[in-house]
Amino acid sequence: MTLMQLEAISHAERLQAVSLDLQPGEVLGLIGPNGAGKSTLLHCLAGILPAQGQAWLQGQPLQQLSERQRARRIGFLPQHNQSAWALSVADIVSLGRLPWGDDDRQAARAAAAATEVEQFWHRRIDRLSGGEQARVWLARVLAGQPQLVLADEPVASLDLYHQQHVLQVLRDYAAGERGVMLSVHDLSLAARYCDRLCLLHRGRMLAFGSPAEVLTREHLRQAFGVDTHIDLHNQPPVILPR
Ligand SMILES: Nc1ncnc2c1ncn2[C@@H]1O[C@H](COP(=O)(O)OP(=O)(O)OP(=O)(O)O)[C@@H](O)[C@H]1O
Repeated sequence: MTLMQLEAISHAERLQAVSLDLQPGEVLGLIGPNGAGKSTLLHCLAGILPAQGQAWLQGQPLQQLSERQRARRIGFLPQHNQSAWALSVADIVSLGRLPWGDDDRQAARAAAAATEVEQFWHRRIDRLSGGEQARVWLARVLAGQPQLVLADEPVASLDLYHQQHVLQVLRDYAAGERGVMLSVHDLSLAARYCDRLCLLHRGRMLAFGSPAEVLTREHLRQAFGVDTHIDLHNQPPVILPR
């Protein structure tokens, strides 16, 4: 069964009639220039922004889910995270269990291990580097074991090793019945780690399909206004402005 189906999702002027599907086991990448609507779409699906249109999670209309059900089934990683209090990494990751009302230490520890933040378990979040903090916030989402992870630029602040590592963690997380929808600016990483891509431009979907279908010179010229060199047969794939 389709994990998530979107039909004509719109938000004011910022997002216009986006329709797509996400299959179980799939990592779907949202790409597009600054201001294209990637975060807006993720916020609509996470229930943070109101949206017109229809969205279904495993055939069930999203608006029929209670807040708790939604929080259990959809995990959202915002682009910017900040704790108002000086919480420890253990506290933050454990907060991921909030929708379940339990204190499943094993789930929290496993998420921390996957994102390689276990070593910081007793440290204060505000005393970690930006990239370390970003991985802690991802661990918090994974600790909730949602069916669908929505991640807004999960690798934006990460070093070369952790970009690859976190995308592989999300790939592994999606395996089976789960799915991941993430926004990403690095098109080579998008081509390498995403099964399908949705290219947004000025709030509209310009292309949707496999990396080979979406990452064409014409699409990228239209969206980004630059000419690109594309080699998707190379391992890893190469997409560079000319
Ligand atoms: N709070 C807001 N109120 C009004 N307009 C907003 C708000 N936040 C973003 N926008 C506008 O909505 C449009 C889409 O923004 P969005 O953040 O979804 O883009 P994005 O694709 O995620 O961009 P980026 O790659 O820069 O993160 C932009 O034109 C932006 O200026």
